[in-house]
Amino acid sequence: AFVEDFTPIPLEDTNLFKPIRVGDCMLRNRIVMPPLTRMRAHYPGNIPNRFWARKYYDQRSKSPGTMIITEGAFISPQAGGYDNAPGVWSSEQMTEWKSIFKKVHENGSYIWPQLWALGRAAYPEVLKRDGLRFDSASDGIYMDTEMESKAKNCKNLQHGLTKVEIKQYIKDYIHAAKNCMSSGADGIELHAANGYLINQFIDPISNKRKDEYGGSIENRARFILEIVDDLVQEVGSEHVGIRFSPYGTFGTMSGGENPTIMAQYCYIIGKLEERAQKGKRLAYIHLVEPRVTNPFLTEGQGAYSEGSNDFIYSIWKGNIIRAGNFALHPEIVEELVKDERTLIAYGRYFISNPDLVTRVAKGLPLNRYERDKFYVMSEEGYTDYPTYTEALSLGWSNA
Ligand SMILES: O=C1CCC=C1CO
Repeated sequence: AFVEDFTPIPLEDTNLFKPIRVGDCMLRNRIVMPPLTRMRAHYPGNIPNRFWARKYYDQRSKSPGTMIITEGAFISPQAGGYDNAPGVWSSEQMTEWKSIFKKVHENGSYIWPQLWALGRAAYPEVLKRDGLRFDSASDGIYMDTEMESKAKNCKNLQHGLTKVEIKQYIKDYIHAAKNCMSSGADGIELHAANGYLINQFIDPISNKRKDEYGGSIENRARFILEIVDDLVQEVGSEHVGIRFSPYGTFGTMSGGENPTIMAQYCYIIGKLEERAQKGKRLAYIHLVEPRVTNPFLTEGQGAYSEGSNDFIYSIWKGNIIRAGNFALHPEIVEELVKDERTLIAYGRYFISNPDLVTRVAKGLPLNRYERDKFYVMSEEGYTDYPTYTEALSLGWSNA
C-alpha cells in the first residue's frame, strides 16, 4: 500500500536532479541509496545472497547515474559477529559482489561498498563459536546489560584492543578496500557511525583508554585518521567516503547530550579538511542527521532537536551526503540541496521503492515499508516491492 497522509512534491526541477561528481562518478542525480543492512547473506561464509542480492541492487539502480552505497560489509571475520551480514574479505564473497557491481554498472549507476567492523555491537556468542574475540576500544564497557550478560555467559568478555590488534584492523580495512576496488567497486565508504567499532573509539562514553588512542579529542581521533591515511594511500582519496552520526545514540553512544561531543567531530572533520587542502580530499562525508538518532526507531521518534549538522559545512568544503527521514519531507530536501555539494540519502523508502528516484523526481506516492521484513531471510520484503506502475496495475490507489 502507499503511504497515507503524505503530500509528495516533484523535485525534478531542483538541484537534486542536477549532475554532481563524486570521486570518479558523474552522478545524474543527488539521491543516494545509503547502507541498509538486510541480513540476507548466507551463513557460513557471510556471502551475499546468491539468489536475491543481485536482483535487489539491480532493481534500485535502474535510474542511470544513481549512487548506491551497499549494506555494511565486514572487513574480516574478527570484525563481524552477525551470521547473515555479508563480508568483503573472501574470494567467495567477492565473486557474488562482482556480479552485483557488474549489474549496477550495466544500469549506468555506481556502487560503493560500506566497510564495517562491529566491535561491541557484535554478538559475543557468535564470535566465541568461531574462536574470535569480542572487541571494543576498552575492556568491559558494554553497550547494555543484555550484551554484558551474553558476554559473561559465553565467557567472551569485551576486550579493549591492543595496539597490535589495532594495526591488524587497519590492515584488514586495506585488504577489504583492495578487494572491493579490484572487484569493480567505484569506491568504499568507511563506516564510522552508529555505535560500531570506529565510533567506539571516537566516543568517550566507550573509549576509556590510557594510551595514545584515548583520553583526549586528539587521541580518540587517532584510529580513524590512521585508517583514512592508509586507505587513501592504497586506493586514492577520491575512492574513499566516510560516514558519521555525530548525534547518534544507537549502540549507546553519547549523542548531543554530551556538550563536548561536537568538538570531537569538529576536530576529526577539521583534520580531514586539512588533508583535503593538501590534495587528499575524500570523495564525500556522509552524515546521519539528528532527525534520526536511532535507525530502529520509526520516523519522528527519537529526533534530537537541539542540534544540527550545519556546522560541518563551515569546516568540510567537499561533498556532503545527508541521511535521516527525508523521503516524507520533500520540502526540507528542496531547502537542503540549494548548494552545489549536498546529496540526500533515502534509506527505508529505498527499501520499499525500487524506483525511488523516479518517484522523488515526479512527486509520486511512496510504497510503505514493512519493518518486520527488514532483517529476515526471505525474498519477501526484499525484492518484491512493486514499482509505481506495477503498484497501479496491482490496483493500489492514491486514495
Ligand atoms: O549503521 C547501521 C545501523 C544498522 C546497520 C548498520 C550498518 O550499516
